[in-house]
Amino acid sequence: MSGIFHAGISGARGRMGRAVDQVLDERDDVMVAVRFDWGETPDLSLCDVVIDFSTAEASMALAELAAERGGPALVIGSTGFTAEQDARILKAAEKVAIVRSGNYSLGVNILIGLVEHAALRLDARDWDIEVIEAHHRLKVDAPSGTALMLGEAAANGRGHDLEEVRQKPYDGITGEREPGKIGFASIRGGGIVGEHTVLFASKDETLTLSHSAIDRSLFAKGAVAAAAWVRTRRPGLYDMQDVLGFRQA
Ligand SMILES: NC(=O)C1=CN([C@@H]2O[C@H](COP(=O)(O)OP(=O)(O)OC[C@H]3O[C@@H](n4cnc5c(N)ncnc54)[C@H](OP(=O)(O)O)[C@@H]3O)[C@@H](O)[C@H]2O)C=CC1
Ligand SMILES: O=C(O)C1=N[C@H](C(=O)O)C[C@H](O)C1
Repeated sequence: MSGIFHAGISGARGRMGRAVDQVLDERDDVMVAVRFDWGETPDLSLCDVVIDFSTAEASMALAELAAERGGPALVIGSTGFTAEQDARILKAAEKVAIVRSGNYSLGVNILIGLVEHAALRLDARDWDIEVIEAHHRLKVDAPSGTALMLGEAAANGRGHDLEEVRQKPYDGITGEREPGKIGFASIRGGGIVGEHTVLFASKDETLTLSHSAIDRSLFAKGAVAAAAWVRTRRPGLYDMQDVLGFRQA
């Protein structure tokens, strides 16, 4: 396979689509073959890989279309998926290679490992876990995809799936906090690019692990690296831990 590849951009006119376009423009090993948004029908035969930051529903539809025609490979960055949409993407990945991550930054993908490690070490009977995230006022889903990945990492560290231990949002007369639950809090305002903190709190001390995104080109660079990686992979559902080589086969 030649070193040069052809990429499509889904959600091309959006904040992330434009950031991806700019990053691709700076590389000489990739050409943008198609750009598309809501209501447009792309010619996927022109692409080796499509980088998609759109909506959960659009990403799921794109994954099913790519699976039906046996390609192109996909890099999905959209967030806010339902459990049913998750399952349909997993099914599509039986036919096509897909990288999906709620966050394409290196820092967050390192943070995931740190959170899992801390959760494993800190006894759930003594240590409460809360995930706090802040984003710009235009974000439409909460908790963020990253917060959910961090919550999943914390749950995994304690030997659970997140859904077994996810705390319902606190509101009204909540009663005392239940040990072992993992809570989420979301803040929305102005132009905040993306802030994530995982708070471990015991009676005697707190431990906070945090990440701040300074510019969204960060996510675009990670997604383009994922595109270069996934275009030659077998069908399957991968994430940024695979792209970065953090998970051994
Ligand atoms: N994984 C990560 O690292 C990151 C993930 N994200 C996620 O990426 C997604 C997009 O974020 P952002 O760019 O800020 O959002 P924007 O709203 O700025 O952009 C979304 C774009 O998707 C387009 N779109 C909607 N439906 C379709 C469709 N069916 N096919 C193709 N395009 C479609 C919209 O077009 P139109 O305006 O015409 O409707 C719009 O151009 C969100 O889910 C966000 O949470 C964001 C940053 C980093
Ligand atoms: O919508 C955003 O902007 C972001 N979304 C992702 C998420 O939901 O975690 C990643 C990043 O924090 C920016």
